[in-house]
Amino acid sequence: MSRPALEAIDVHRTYQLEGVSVEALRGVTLRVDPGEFVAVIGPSGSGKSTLMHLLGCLDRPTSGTLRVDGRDVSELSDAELAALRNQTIGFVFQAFHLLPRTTAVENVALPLVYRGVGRAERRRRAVEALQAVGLGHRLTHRPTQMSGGEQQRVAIARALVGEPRVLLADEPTGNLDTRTGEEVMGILERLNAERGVAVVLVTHEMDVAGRARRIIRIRDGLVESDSVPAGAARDGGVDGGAGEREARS
Ligand SMILES: Nc1ncnc2c1ncn2[C@@H]1O[C@H](COP(=O)(O)OP(=O)(O)OP(=O)(O)O)[C@@H](O)[C@H]1O
Repeated sequence: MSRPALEAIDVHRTYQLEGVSVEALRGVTLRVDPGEFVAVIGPSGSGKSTLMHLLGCLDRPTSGTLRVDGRDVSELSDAELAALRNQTIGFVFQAFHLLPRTTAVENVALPLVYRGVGRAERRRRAVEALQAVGLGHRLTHRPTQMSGGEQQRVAIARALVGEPRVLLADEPTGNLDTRTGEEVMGILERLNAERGVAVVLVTHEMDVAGRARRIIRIRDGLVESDSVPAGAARDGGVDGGAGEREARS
């Protein structure tokens, strides 16, 4: 069996706020295998964003074990964690987070600067990533000169340019109208199918979640259920990763 892309074992995350402890995650156990397509749902404040930050190495658990691409994050220095994040994870956010005065191709090339990739190679790979999301004709447009759907596609291209194993998306369709949101979901599905990149996305929209091959429901900082949505292909995941599962917490 291949190594999990992400693995959390009894992960807790407690925030300290003005002397008060907030237990955002209270013992989450889950694994995401290469090539899976997972939706994370749950009420506001249930811990979804906290979980995504941990899975994406933007934060560390208070306790429990978190392995990203097989590496236990507690054994890594901050610099090693940042390097693991840069090499393994691509992020897509609801608010796009693009540099406003920078062209599409420069926005997409940016993660490669931190990897020390040369200028010509950065551009070549950024153009390729933009073509992969259907934006080969918008290379020199700036975010202000693009529609919301186009901006989100630039953000997806930026997330992909480093060829991550996992794409983490926090409400990727939250700022888009229904049709544009469907187009963005179609791109994520195609990239998942063609490149095998695992996708984990947070959403409040049930029609978006219903397109995933696995739905993890978070409530009060715990995994409440972990299941295959009605109508999803059972053999869709790698290693049978999308099989029916019971909640494990
Ligand atoms: N930096 C922080 N300091 C203190 N408490 C925090 C912090 N970030 C989040 N929390 C608290 O942790 C809990 C989980 O928050 P989180 O943002 O993970 O929820 P969420 O499920 O993503 O919510 P939403 O759907 O509204 O975005 C909430 O009670 C929240 O108030």
